[in-house]
Amino acid sequence: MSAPLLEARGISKRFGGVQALREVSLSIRAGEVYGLIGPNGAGKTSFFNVLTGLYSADQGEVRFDGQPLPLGVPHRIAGLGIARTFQNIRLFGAMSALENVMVGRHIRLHTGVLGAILRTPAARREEADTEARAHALLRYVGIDRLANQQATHLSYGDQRRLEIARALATEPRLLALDEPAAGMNATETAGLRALIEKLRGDGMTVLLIEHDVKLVMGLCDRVAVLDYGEKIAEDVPDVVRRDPRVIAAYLGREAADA
Ligand SMILES: Nc1ncnc2c1ncn2[C@@H]1O[C@H](COP(=O)(O)OP(=O)(O)OP(=O)(O)O)[C@@H](O)[C@H]1O
Repeated sequence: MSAPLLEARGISKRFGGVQALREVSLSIRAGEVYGLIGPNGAGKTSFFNVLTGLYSADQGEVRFDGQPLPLGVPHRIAGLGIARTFQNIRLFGAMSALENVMVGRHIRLHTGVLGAILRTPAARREEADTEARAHALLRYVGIDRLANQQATHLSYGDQRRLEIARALATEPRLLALDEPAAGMNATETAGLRALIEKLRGDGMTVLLIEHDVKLVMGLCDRVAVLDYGEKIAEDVPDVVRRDPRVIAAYLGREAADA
């Protein structure tokens, strides 16, 4: 069993009168695909937002590769190696697919703004390298043929792939996907599953929030279930889908038999 890459301990978060997270602890092992599911309003996105730095936590801590994460400071968390996609696709619509990925890459550049303005040889080399890497990432997610298309002109499924390519451009060690299959048709969902399996095959650790229970149960190594901000289960899919608390809170009998 591999060591945890990410360990959250006792994370609590309140919004006014709503306790969105109640002492949630979980650990994600290096190289696994970890699913986070639960009914609407269970706290999945809040937890995601804490992990990726958008929210600070009222209580608790998260360790990433043994180091405490600076919760509430998204750019530092990205720099430490956690990248995310959003429930509502957030691409730079007017830019090409290639440019969207190149923007993601900028977090890892060294020559800085001045080098770019002065067009120093080092900055030019870095830019050429960035472009080559962006093409490689587009190829990896299967949309390099669309590199020069404006992001908004891509199909929904391809926009999701582009978001993943942009997140990968930051060279993450943990890729957090917030409902990547939302709004996808069956073919697109099958393609997404194949892409996540390829990522796992290449050693990426993936955290997946998803409403498509079939996708989660078929794909994830382990699954945690949130309900009213509390973690009510965490195990391999076969155990989680038979857990009476999970069935009562979320899955219902139908999904338990899926
Ligand atoms: N920024 C916020 N301000 C106020 N309340 C919030 C905020 N974010 C989340 N909440 C509340 O916290 C609770 C948990 O919401 P959250 O979005 O984390 O759940 P979720 O499991 O992701 O739901 P969904 O599946 O619908 O996306 C909800 O009651 C929600 O209204």
